[in-house]
Formats: sequence, structure tokens, C-alpha cells
Amino acid sequence: MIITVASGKGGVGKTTTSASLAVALSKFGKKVLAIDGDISMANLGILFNMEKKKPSLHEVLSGEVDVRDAIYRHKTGVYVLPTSLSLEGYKKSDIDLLPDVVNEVADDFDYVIIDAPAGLNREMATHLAVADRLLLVVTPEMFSIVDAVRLKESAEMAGTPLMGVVLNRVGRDFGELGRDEIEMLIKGKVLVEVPEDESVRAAALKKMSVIEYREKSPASQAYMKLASMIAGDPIYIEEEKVFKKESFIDKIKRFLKI
Ligand SMILES: Nc1ncnc2c1ncn2[C@@H]1O[C@H](COP(=O)(O)OP(=O)(O)OP(=O)(O)O)[C@@H](O)[C@H]1O
Repeated sequence: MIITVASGKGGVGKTTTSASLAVALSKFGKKVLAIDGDISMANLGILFNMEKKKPSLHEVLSGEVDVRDAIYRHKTGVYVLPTSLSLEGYKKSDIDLLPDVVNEVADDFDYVIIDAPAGLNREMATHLAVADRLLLVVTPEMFSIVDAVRLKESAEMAGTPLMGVVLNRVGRDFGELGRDEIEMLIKGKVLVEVPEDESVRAAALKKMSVIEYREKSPASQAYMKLASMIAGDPIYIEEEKVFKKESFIDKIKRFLKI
């Protein structure tokens, strides 16, 4: 199964989620490939301490090397296809090659996790098209949700259904929307709430995923729960809800014309 981890708004926790989910699935005995799909501003490689590896996805997408030559096994057991931080590497990459590259190796793994760039651009369209499922990452704030709704709609147009939503950084003061409100707006299930957790940042500073850094931390536990849900029952059906009166949520829906 190919899962694209994406968000409309940047900085909400895609890379954190991609790395943590990959490590967690690996702990459940799954063979996982984590791909750093943000070819202009790569971050995933950093959490696996592989940002300097060469060849990277850049060399694969420029046709210089075979994809298998750019996949490295991390000590957690996760296989990683990192992307370098080089601007030259970005310039020579052809994102249109990504679907063939991913499909060439997908059958070697139980799960392929793609850490996608933020926003809705051509790169994102490619990441959505190649995936079997979209895993949306949001924070409990309005703009994050509004952007996520648009992304979900684009994914559906590309034929990629929503697997579910990771509600990240819960407990931070975002003037928060609640889980029910978010599910109603996105029309999708919140699979897990990941709390605001200082260990996430501390882990990143040490170039590791939070699970590797502190397995018992609240965020790590949430990602383990997510992995157990995905590994146990990968299909989640989106929920339709009925609105009876114009609430704050209805106003946002009207604003979005959904
Ligand atoms: N649950 C959490 N608790 C505390 N800090 C978090 C949490 N999740 C993410 N962060 C922090 O938020 C910042 C952004 O996270 P991350 O890089 O995963 O987001 P992103 O969506 O991949 O960003 P970008 O759009 O720039 O690629 C990082 O500093 C990360 O350590």
C-alpha cells in the first residue's frame, strides 16, 4: 500500500508523521519504505540522519541511477529513499518520473510512505496520483482544516481516497477546533490525535524520529496507535454528516462551497 502523507498548510507535522509512522509500522513487523517526496525542501532524510546520502531521489529523478541504488536501510529497520538538500539536485529532477520510480519498488514493501510537500501544486498532484491512500495531517486550527478540505477534494479527483486524518499538536493553543467539527468539515475520520509533545522537537534536534528518541512519550504512543490501526485494518470509510442549523462549521462549509 502506497500512502501519501500530505497537508494543505505547511509546518503541521507531515514529516514528523511520515517518519514516526514508518518507524511504528516497522515495529509491527512491516517492511516499510519511507520516501522523502519534497524534492525542493527535503526534511524526512534529516529525521533518519540520511540527508547527505548520495545517490538520493534527485539522482533517481534525473535518470542517473536506479531507484534501488538510492534506498538505504536505517537502524530502525525502515528503508529510506532520501532526498538531498541540494538546489542543483532539485533543478535536475523530473517529478514526472516519480510514479514509475515508486511503482518499480512498491511491491517489495508492505507499506510505502511518501512525505509530500505542502500545498496544492503540480508536485503534490503527482504524489496524490501515485498513492493508494491519502493520509491528511492537520492541526486543530481553521486554516489548516480549510486547506485540508481542498487537498482532499483534489485527491478524490485524482482517484485517491482519504484513509483518514492525523490531528496533530493537540493541546497547543490554536484556539482549537474539536475533533467532531474537524471530522464534519473534512468528511473523514480522525484516526488519531497526536498531542503537543516536547519530545518531537528534541528528537528532531538529534536527527531521529520521536519513537526512536522516546518510545513512551505521548506522541510516540499516538503514532504506535496509528500504525496498529493501519496495519490491522487499512480501509477507512469517509463519513457523511447532516447539518441541522447554521453553526460556525456550516459557515465555513458555505465559505468553501462544499
Ligand atoms: N506533536 C508535536 N509536538 C510538538 N512539536 C511538533 C509536533 N509535531 C510537529 N512538531 C514540530 O513542528 C515543526 C514542523 O513539523 P514538521 O516538519 O513535521 O511539519 P511539516 O508539515 O513536515 O513541515 P513542512 O510543510 O515545512 O514540510 C517541527 O519543528 C516539529 O518538531
